[in-house]
Amino acid sequence: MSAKPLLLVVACALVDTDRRVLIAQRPEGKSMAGLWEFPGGKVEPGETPEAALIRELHEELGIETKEACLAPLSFVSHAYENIHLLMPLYVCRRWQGTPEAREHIALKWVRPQALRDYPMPPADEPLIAALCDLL
Ligand SMILES: Nc1nc2c([nH]c(=O)n2[C@@H]2O[C@H](COP(=O)(O)OP(=O)(O)OP(=O)(O)O)[C@@H](O)[C@H]2O)c(=O)[nH]1
Repeated sequence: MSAKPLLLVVACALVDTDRRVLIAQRPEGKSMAGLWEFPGGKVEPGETPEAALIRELHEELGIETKEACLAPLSFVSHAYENIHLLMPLYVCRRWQGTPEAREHIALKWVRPQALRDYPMPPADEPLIAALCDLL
């Protein structure tokens, strides 16, 4: 049995009209710096996953979306060294504003088949396959 704390993180695949997905590069000073991830973050106490994701998309990218525009796609359950990550991935195709890197080094729109060219956190691997199937 693992005694690691469970960490609930919500993540989002923003999908544009060309079926490309937005990934964001983690900054220096954070764990897994330099890796590319799906925008998102930890669900705070008292928050729903959807509210957390809407908040994170605003904080990280400066865009606005709403719950009706968030479709659950898949989730990962991944053992890191100190925590066990449970991370649902939502797909969002409708938002307002243009994503800008407010908390990341860079943003990139990538075709799902090309996601494997970008180093991502180990937990994310199964999500790439789910996005390739969807898109
Ligand atoms: N947003 C996001 N987080 C991910 C992904 N994959 C993955 O393992 N994570 C992990 O989920 C956690 C997200 O936390 P966060 O973004 O709110 O917090 P953070 O980077 O400031 O936290 P940290 O530096 O303490 O790890 C991190 O530990 C991050 O490494 C992903 O694709 N998107």
